[in-house]
Amino acid sequence: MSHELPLIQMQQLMLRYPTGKVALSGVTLDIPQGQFVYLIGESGAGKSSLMKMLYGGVRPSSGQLSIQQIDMRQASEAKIRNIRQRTGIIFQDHKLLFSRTVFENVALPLRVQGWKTDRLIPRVRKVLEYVGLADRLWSYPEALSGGEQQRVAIARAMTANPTVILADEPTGNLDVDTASRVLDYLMDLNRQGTTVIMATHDLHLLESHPGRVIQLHAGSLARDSL
Ligand SMILES: Nc1ncnc2c1ncn2[C@@H]1O[C@H](COP(=O)(O)OP(=O)(O)OP(=O)(O)O)[C@@H](O)[C@H]1O
Repeated sequence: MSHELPLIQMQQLMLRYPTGKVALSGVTLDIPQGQFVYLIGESGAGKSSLMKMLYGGVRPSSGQLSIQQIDMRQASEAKIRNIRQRTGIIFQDHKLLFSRTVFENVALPLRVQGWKTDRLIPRVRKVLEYVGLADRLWSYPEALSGGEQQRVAIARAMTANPTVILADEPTGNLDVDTASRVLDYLMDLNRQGTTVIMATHDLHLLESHPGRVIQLHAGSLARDSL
């Protein structure tokens, strides 16, 4: 049994938006390094809000959230940036930059970390090879299918070797086979040691690709398969 502290710890976590809406309350759970976690729950249950907190997009209103031993309520902006650099993020609408090539999109997290172009090229090529798109290095995203764009988003999320990947509805707009392929990549990254947390409505994926299932309901923890 591992004696390492969990990667993510939540204690009575609460998030209230400035509008007064309480999106999450009383959430207590730990996520150890290396797990594959599904976040499920009805629309408005709080999945995206929790994801946002996990990359420092919003801070908890009360309770505790620590990520890699950093207290996300008190952390400086520099510490939050540091957490973000160790986090790969994939969204449903992939948020690729359509005015930039596939290469530039995937290189972005490394450029933020100050990598020079000559070092970047082999790394970007390698992650694009991994998702089967090495021949599209110089394409623009609009020339790719939805599934291919989502694979570029996976390549971008993994390029800086993140500790954790947060995927918010990454298969939302994809057909069943393409969604299953996206999951295969995420599961494979997980087998290599990356913690993956994925919010989804695609419950059939849970059967073909099993993982820990955390269900939120109206901002509270409703079920944890652990
Ligand atoms: N920026 C915001 N300001 C105020 N309220 C918000 C904000 N973002 C989300 N909410 C509210 O917080 C609650 C939780 O929303 P959230 O987006 O986390 O749910 P979700 O489970 O991800 O839903 P979906 O499956 O539809 O994406 C909802 O009632 C939503 O309207």
